[in-house]
Amino acid sequence: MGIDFGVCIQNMKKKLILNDQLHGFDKEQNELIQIIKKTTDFGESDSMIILGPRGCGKSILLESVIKSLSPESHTLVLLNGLIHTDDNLALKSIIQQLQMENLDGTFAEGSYADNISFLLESFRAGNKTASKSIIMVLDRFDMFCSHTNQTLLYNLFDSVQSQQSPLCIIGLTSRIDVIELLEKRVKSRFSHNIMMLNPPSEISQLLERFKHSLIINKHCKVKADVLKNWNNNIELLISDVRIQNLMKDLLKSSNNSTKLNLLIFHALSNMSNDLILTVENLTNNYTTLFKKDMILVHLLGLSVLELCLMISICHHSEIYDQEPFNFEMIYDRYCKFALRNSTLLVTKRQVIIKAFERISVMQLILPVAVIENKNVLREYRLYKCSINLDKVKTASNLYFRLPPVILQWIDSNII
Ligand SMILES: Nc1ncnc2c1ncn2[C@@H]1O[C@H](COP(=O)(O)OP(=O)(O)OP(=O)(O)O)[C@@H](O)[C@H]1O
Repeated sequence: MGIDFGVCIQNMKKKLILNDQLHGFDKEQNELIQIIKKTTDFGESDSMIILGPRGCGKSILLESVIKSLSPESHTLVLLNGLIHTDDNLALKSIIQQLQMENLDGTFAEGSYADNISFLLESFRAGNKTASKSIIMVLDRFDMFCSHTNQTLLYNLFDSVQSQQSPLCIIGLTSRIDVIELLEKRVKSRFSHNIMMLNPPSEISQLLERFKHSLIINKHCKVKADVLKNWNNNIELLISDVRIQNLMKDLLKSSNNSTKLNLLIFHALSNMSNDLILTVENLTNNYTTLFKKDMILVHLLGLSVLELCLMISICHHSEIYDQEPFNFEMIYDRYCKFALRNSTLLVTKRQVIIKAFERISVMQLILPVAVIENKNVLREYRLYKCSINLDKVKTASNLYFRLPPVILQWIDSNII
């Protein structure tokens, strides 16, 4: 029975990783099923846009609906604005996913005009009853709107409107102004079915999601008393004020669903041998996962050369009372140190310029007077340091195998 309980925990973790567990959105799920079934069962073409902030569950909702359909009832075509960056790429992918290139070997290789007329001809040749339905998902729908003349969108929506082969187009986007992005002729062909998805906005909703992910149901082959203890413990956790505060904190972050899943996954992975989920476990994991000192994380991600430049910058700022500096000043300070220590290679100037620029991109140093800086050679642009020497010292002490001369240099009398 102990093994069964372990398997149960593993299954919980698997569901969290595979995004296999839609919670809530019952109304939206039903609405989406109705629209898709109109195409798969009755051959009626339609289009819809699912709109919601990043990570609110648009994909998981659509996946749950598609999973509930019988695979024979439709052909799925998946497009993503990040991958299919122009109409030509998108069209080739549609033809390949519909396995139409086999009809004429040259088509997927042919010009855009050939391909689109071939695709539209195929749609026209179909009919409501005999043709297999196509569900076409356009993830990052807003990116398709930036394609030249929106030709593909126009042709797809036109096919939907003229009810040729059964085709259901579902767009997923987080752009609230997506309709405004459509050209007039495309907009007029779109069905204006828009589904808004809202992520949890109240603590109770997040706690409900937490419970849903962790409660073990009765079908699980676990001893009755083990199951009862586990579920009672989850109820206790939910009523604990520390967990409620933690959820309050999670709610403030932009993508609370992904973070909640990650937190539960780590808490389950770090359970002690007695397999009990505790408040301490959850709060500790929460702190390590989401309460990191990001400046420290950035500093630990620097190369040794970049860290040395940061030390030079902090030394300079301490000596000159936070006065602005340029690359030449820091380069000079770094070279003096590097030449004193034969263990450190004096690197090429260009490499050091690149390292300095990376530090600037990471905003560990900030430009002063951006407008004036534009007309100045990059070596002479002025910057100010956004962190202090103590932070760099902490990072250096944690840095993996930092040469001791560098550690001594940080603490050496600044000259
Ligand atoms: N209602 C929900 N039930 C269960 N998990 C959810 C829910 N909503 C979001 N999630 C989780 O949040 C994460 C992001 O979900 P999903 O990929 O569906 O969001 P999305 O809106 O499609 O994001 P994007 O805009 O970045 O494409 C996934 O790990 C998913 O499991």
